[in-house]
Amino acid sequence: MCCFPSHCRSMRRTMLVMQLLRGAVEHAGSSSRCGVEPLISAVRGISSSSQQFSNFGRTHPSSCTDTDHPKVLITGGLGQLGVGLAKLLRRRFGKNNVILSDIRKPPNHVYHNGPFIFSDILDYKNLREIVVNNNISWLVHYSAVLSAVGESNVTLAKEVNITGLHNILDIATEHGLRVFVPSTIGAFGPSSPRDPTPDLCVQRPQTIYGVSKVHAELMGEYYHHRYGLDFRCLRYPGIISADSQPGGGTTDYAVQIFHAAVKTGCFECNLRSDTRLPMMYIDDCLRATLEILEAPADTLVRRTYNINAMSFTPHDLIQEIQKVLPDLKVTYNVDPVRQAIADGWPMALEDSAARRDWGWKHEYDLQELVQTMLTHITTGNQLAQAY
Ligand SMILES: NC(=O)C1=CN([C@@H]2O[C@H](COP(=O)(O)OP(=O)(O)OC[C@H]3O[C@@H](n4cnc5c(N)ncnc54)[C@H](O)[C@@H]3O)[C@@H](O)[C@H]2O)C=CC1
Ligand SMILES: CC(=O)[C@H](N)C(=O)O
Repeated sequence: MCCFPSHCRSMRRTMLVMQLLRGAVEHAGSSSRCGVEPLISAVRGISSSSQQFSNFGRTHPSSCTDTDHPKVLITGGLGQLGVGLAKLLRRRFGKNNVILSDIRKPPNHVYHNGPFIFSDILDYKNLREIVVNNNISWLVHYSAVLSAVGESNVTLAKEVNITGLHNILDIATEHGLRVFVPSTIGAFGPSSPRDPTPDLCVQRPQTIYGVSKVHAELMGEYYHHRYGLDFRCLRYPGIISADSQPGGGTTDYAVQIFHAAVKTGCFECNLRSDTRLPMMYIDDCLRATLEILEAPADTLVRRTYNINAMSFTPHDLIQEIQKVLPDLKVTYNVDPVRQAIADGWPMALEDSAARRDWGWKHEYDLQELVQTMLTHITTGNQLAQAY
């Protein structure tokens, strides 16, 4: 239901678009992007079988060759983060050198924009076949069941987040891959220091998601020490993106509010107004991921790093959005499961080690985040593609 009087809405939208366009153009002129190469257009081939797919890069060569660049497999690639990461990595390494995979059917724009393959991380043999047949050298392991969904299906979360991770680590070790596994603010719990939370401290999370991510951090580090696995891990804050939807987490409200603000002018928030959590705009998150993947091994003093950008409460976020959309109306209907999770999570992550060791630096603060999100949602992806 809409809160704006209908006769005002279209005029408000037009004004908003113009205001945001102006801001976005200024922002584009003043801040640098990720320093990636222009997208290389390459002929695309698609196969539904990993065996047919195996010669993809050689059959349709782009200007990036396998010897120049890693061959990357992204698992769980159809979630909130995977498609954006594939786009970034394809600009850097060539379209055919980055394979997205998932157990779901991709939307057309994903299917037609680069290699996509079915891969269930619980199927060890199939995963190994994909790695071998496609000469994979880097594995980005995004498949997961997130915090809120995990609490409603612990069995699935254990399977995907723990058994699936074991498959990934074993295959990566067997084939000498570099492997990136994201961790999360959810890997901490109520007994961790919360503001800020250091890299090394008590980790006693109270969700299956958090427990499985601590397990992933420790297993990856163990395989690194024991077998020399090139394991790399970042603890992401809640990630905020305009053109991909969150997959059932505790921080989802901070994405949903933007869509509601633009579309209806009303939002029902499922966390208390004073719940402070660490958050990050997706571009910063994906750039950090590329940066740690590319960091020379001898710069990595540890294998699991916190990264931080901003922290805010629903109240702070609403105030910032209302600077652009003053008529936004927010009500609260607190979800006790999500609230209990959020109350045990960090308010900010201490990330000086990432900044020191491999030069991590965020670009988006709350003000830039709001401007950018409203611009993307209001204008679709037109501006983003023009950058
Ligand atoms: N989005 C966020 O705010 C944050 C994400 N992360 C981590 O980043 C990674 C990616 O996150 P999102 O894209 O947000 O997750 P998401 O929940 O949006 O997507 C996860 C994907 O995994 C796939 N998947 C589920 N079971 C699978 C299986 N058996 N085999 C293969 N794929 C399977 C799903 O189909 C889904 O597309 C996850 O590991 C998550 O824990 C960490 C902190 C914050
Ligand atoms: C912070 C996360 O890991 C995720 N967004 C969640 O809320 O579960």
